[in-house]
Amino acid sequence: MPPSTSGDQALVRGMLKEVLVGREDPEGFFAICVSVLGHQETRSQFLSLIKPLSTANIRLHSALTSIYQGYFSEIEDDELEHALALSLLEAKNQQLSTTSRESQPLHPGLNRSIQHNSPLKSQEKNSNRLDDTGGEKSPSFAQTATRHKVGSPQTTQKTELQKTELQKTSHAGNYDDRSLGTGRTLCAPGSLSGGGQMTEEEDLNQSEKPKRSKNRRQRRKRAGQQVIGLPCSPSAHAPVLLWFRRDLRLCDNPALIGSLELGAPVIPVFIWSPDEEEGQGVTIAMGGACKYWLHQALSCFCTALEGIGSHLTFLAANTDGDRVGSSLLSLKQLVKETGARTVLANALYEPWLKERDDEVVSSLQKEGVECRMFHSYCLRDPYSVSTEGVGLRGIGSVSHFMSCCRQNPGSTVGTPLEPPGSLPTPTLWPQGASLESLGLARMPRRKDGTIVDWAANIRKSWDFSEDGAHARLDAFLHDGVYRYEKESGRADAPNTSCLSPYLHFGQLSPRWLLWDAKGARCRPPKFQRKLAWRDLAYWQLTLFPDLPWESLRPPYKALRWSTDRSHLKAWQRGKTGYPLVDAAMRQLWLTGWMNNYMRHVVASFLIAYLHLPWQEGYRWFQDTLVDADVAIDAMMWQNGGMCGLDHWNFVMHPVDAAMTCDPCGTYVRKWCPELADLPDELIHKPWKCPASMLRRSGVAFGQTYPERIITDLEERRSRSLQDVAVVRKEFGQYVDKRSGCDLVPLPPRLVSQALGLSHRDEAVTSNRKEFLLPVITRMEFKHQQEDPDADASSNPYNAVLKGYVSRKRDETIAFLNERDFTASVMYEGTQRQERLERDHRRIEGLPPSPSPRGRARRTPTAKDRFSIVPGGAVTALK
Ligand SMILES: Cc1cc2nc3c(=O)[nH]c(=O)nc-3n(C[C@H](O)[C@H](O)[C@H](O)COP(=O)(O)OP(=O)(O)OC[C@H]3O[C@@H](n4cnc5c(N)ncnc54)[C@H](O)[C@@H]3O)c2cc1C
Repeated sequence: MPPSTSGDQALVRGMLKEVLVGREDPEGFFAICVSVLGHQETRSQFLSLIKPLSTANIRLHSALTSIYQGYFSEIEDDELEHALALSLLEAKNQQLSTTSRESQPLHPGLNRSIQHNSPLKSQEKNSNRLDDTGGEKSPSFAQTATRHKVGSPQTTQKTELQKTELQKTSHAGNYDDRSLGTGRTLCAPGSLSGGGQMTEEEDLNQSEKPKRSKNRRQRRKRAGQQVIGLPCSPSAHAPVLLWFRRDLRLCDNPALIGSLELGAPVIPVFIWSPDEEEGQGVTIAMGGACKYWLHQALSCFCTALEGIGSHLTFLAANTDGDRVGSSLLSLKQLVKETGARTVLANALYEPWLKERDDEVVSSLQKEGVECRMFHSYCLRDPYSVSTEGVGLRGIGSVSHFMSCCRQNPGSTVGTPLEPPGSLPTPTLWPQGASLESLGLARMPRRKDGTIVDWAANIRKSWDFSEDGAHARLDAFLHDGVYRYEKESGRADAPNTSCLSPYLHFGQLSPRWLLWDAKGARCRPPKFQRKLAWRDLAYWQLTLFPDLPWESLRPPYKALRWSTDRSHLKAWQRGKTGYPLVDAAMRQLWLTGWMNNYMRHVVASFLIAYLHLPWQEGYRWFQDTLVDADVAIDAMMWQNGGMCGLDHWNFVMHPVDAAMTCDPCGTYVRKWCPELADLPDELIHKPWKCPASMLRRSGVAFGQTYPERIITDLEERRSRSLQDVAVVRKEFGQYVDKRSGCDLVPLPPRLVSQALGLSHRDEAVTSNRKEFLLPVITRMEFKHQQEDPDADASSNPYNAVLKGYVSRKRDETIAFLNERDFTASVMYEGTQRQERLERDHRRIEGLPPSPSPRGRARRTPTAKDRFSIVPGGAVTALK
């Protein structure tokens, strides 16, 4: 074999980086060395090639040394055979390389790398007796590189299958059961694209999928445990600035993997720029709880980066004179300081952040710095969603959104990316600020100088790390997911995933969640659709940037709202006198979270019963939720506030809702401990308790527990309905005469799509007159229009939702109703008998009979809502 060239050695050094970042295993690397350098040169040069590792990564160094020693001592006599094996393997790979290369989907601008089975192992297995033509062959650079990409024959076969899969797959949707539940993608790890819906191969792959997702988790752990850091030669590459924002994770992070692909030192940075986060309107993008989470998450993420030999540089956005803090200025400063020529980040979709990012990209590019944004925050890039082929009917609903995604597939979701084992480090780190100096977790001080640690409970309730996210996901997929479909409304049991803050801060990618949910044995469609809801919210925000502060339905801007600050305060503090509402609001304050059902309960109470504007609820949530998300929060509050694209067709009753979410009062007891001693059947309405019971339970209204701030719920509901009827009448031009639906002015993008115009024509449509679209409208409102002053109770479409428990409880109710029926029949019979006897006596002139004994007893009715039913469960009777 001819002596190795400097090119070969450079290739091997390049491969060494692959081992360091975990994309190549030590055995594979060794095999490639033998293949590229040849047997002799490997024996003489290998140890000096891996020498830099003896200080940078001792563990990896000793692993490679022992592979080397094992190889040269054990198979000393078998040298020729090995050489033959390698050359044969290479020949095979050469044949396969063309097809394999075709089958690897490439992301623009990124080289992909496929993890391959260790050639050394396969060679040891397959090549013991090959041929006897002899001679050690030295593969060319290109051949070796091809082999490396293609991997072992087994891998190649899989890649062929992937190719077939990919050709068959549709790239649409991915949320619903048709595409998600059964679907799976078959892209090789490391690929940034590919995948999509389920194909006929599902059965073949079904058993494999959970295994793969487990593997990924294991690998994630392993990668986290490695401490690998190789300083890159500063002259070789200018560093890459990796700008982290809401993607604080190592797993499935396209920008992070993109930076590795460049083979340059990577400088991870985080720039805190609150003014930019906020945008132009009143978004409260980062409330107190969110900032606290961000602080903790950044701290954990910094540790995780240090675990792979890197470091996170913190910066407060630079200001230029009077201008607000600007990320662009900070980046320019960093570019100057570090000599970076590339900036990479994962895209954000709030319109004002996208605008900022667009400006960053174009400004940096003007200065010769390449700047790229990767997509990963949502499953679908909201700017790529189109209504073409679907139309606008039903817009605002998740079904309509999913139809749009299916009809206009766009790019694929692809498979999650493995976390890297290390990041190449620069020789010099930029001067950063301390995390504390960003002031994200600054606590107020009392006059005496002590700190008000309002986040103590939030700290106790959550693990803020990426590992914490994966632990929650695993726990959910092992347990809660089985109850999700029917019991996700329970407040007293952890039946939902509790992943929202991790998703919000990008500690878990939606793609990773989707993939693992698909791999789970139980895949409730309801859960999978939740990610579509999330994407829907971002789509709506891109269409209506005013979503967080301006009602989408024009008439509702004029709704009469209450200005009672004491009611708002009581609601915020969990002191309304309604235990279910109070429990939820206290949970929110103490832990920064409550489940979806409870969010509906407290939102209904604020809007339909307290008549306070939805924006107040939105702002409070933004300040107190750890998962506060401008897009989702605004969409949900608009819908709850009766003015969003979709109308909630229900109003939660602050007492009856307990039947669904807290039938035994466990949840209320936890968050309102002052009510803990009340019996189950009265804990949700303590005002119904006899005085003696209250005394025994230690409840004193106005002292231990607040009086109800409103008492006539029915009357308040009626007024809310009447107020809606008033504005709908007053602004009749926004009500469709034919269907009775509300009309919403369409944003230019939707008009263009509806008219089949291109994006470039948006300006034309925006200058034209307002286009109005009929949107989903509550039946209750349409009916109220006919008799605007009618009571809510007389409205046949009364939207107040009665609590619902479960089938078993339904059966109990049915049993009681039946008993009621029998009882009332008996009662009527007795009364008729008595009446007949009374008439007979009167006719006969006899004295009235003595009062009847043994009258049929009345069983509980709808009026006494809660009563004990057989089995000890609490229920309401109709
Ligand atoms: C008035 C109101 C305000 C809300 N504000 C927020 C908010 O600021 N941030 C937020 O993340 N969610 C918000 N939601 C939606 C939902 O309540 C939370 O996402 C959910 O409770 C989070 O818990 P989980 O992770 O256990 O959800 P799961 O039920 O396990 O769902 C998994 C994920 O799907 C997404 N998701 C679930 N429900 C919705 C939904 N209705 N819309 C959009 N995405 C959804 C979330 O990212 C969630 O983490 C709000 C709901 C209401 C009614």
